[in-house]
Amino acid sequence: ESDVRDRLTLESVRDSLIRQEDSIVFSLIERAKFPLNAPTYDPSYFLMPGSYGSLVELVVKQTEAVQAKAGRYENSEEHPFFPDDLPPSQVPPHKYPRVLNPAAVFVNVNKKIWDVYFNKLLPLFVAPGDDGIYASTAARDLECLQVLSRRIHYGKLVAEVKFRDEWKHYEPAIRARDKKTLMDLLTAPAVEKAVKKRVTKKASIFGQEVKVGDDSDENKGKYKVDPAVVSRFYGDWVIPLTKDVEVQYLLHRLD
Ligand SMILES: O=C(O)C(=O)C[C@]1(C(=O)O)C=C[C@@H](O)C=C1
Repeated sequence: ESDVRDRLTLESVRDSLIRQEDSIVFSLIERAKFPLNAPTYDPSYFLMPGSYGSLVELVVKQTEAVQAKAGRYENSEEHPFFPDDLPPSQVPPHKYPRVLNPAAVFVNVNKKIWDVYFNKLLPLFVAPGDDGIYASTAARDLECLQVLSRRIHYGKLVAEVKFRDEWKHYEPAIRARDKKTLMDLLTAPAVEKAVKKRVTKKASIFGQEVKVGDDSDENKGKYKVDPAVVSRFYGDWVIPLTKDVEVQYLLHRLD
């Protein structure tokens, strides 16, 4: 345990955030293989008995139920979108290192992530249209949601490291419930700028058509997911939500 605590540095958590960018960009590219496929999100398309709502809700709820049984949510880095009525883990407990304050489990912004992903992001990066392949579409959505949720809730770890490094500054603000000061303390504008630049670059590199034996420039500038959309999504949602998580976590840090 002490080992993990010691290895936790601002550099190591930032490295993890950088690595997670790859997963996020790739998941968006995978989802963008399919058009919007609106029936996936339409409860009236999916008319099975039971109260699942849309097809995507069925896929997410049932997958989370299976993964809960397999122990996924015993790990404090994982957050379910539908935490109510999840079955208990059925595997022997794994001794995850206790790094976060236990009050952290109650910080969960997945409702917001769900809303932003489906209502703000999706229409911007997938083509309009309907190819009928809804089950695969929902599976790709789940993948996107899970990697985004993981990244955004990683804010808890980021905040924990920052608190340990600078508790003298954070403690008074936490006791005063001063969200504005906490937000100012944890904000690093140069880092945010670098994150946005890097995801733009990743989206253009990962999303290029790679051809062998064709030197034409025909595909230049054609990307599977618009790099500008990814960058804006990070700037407008991913980073702000991560910061929300950081503030919420810090407010509970002394509980
Ligand atoms: O790297 C940090 O220090 C973070 O807190 C993460 C993050 C981000 O979401 O990428 C959020 C806030 C900071 O202003 C910079 C970057």
